Amino acid sequence: MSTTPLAVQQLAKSFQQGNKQIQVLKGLSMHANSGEMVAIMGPSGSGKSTLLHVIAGLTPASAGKVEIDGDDIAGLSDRRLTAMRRRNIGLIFQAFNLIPTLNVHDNIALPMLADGRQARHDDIVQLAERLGIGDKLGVYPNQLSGGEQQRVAIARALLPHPALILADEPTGNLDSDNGQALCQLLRNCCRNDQHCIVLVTHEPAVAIWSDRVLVMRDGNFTREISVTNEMTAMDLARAYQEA
Ligand SMILES: Nc1ncnc2c1ncn2[C@@H]1O[C@H](COP(=O)(O)OP(=O)(O)OP(=O)(O)O)[C@@H](O)[C@H]1O
Repeated sequence: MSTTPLAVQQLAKSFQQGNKQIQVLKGLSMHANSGEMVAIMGPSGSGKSTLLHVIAGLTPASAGKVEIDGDDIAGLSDRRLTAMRRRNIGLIFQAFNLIPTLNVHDNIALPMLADGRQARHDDIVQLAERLGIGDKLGVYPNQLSGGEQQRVAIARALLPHPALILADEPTGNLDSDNGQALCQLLRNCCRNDQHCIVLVTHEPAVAIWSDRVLVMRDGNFTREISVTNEMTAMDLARAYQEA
């Protein structure tokens, strides 16, 4: 049965810039179901990363509501919010935030250990192999390329099997072949393990792997595009341009 790990209602977010208040998110609503991959596309500065940060509880909303697995995150104390994030959300963000003094294996295991859970060595090896970093488990982040660091961050997010995965430009440091392989992996995670994935991307070749695309302009969603099996990345790029 499909559930709704993410529901966002009338979400607004403003920032103070000098003596000016700028409204970045302007009352938007969305939801995402388990087993579903939703892409968010929009011009630079339209508020995509801000939306992911508010959903993850890394910055508070100015108005509106974010529900993760039915819980309104505004009602959680900092401690419960951190615990909820560790348990329910996998973050794949542009800053990888790997711990330089831990090797790749231990970086991948860290969120589970921090949540008081066991991280099984075999699961880590299997996931690292699927991501093409199986031979890197013993090395340290500063010995890795940007693309390899990104894959470590992705393994770290996937290992605990969170209900919701938030990904900001997850293929940003990968070449096109590795980017497509990662999209396939994320999509398989959705389908096989019923993860719900919300990803931000500029690339139609990435968004085409999703079930639907929400087009964001100036702090709100202006259109939803359903991705069909027949659709190509070029079709999607055209639909996006017309949105
Ligand atoms: N902490 C902050 N303080 C002030 N303004 C901010 C802050 N974070 C984001 N903004 C502003 O919010 C707007 C939206 O930024 P955001 O990073 O969400 O856009 P984006 O759509 O993800 O852009 P890009 O595609 O370039 O990553 C920008 O004008 C940015 O300057």
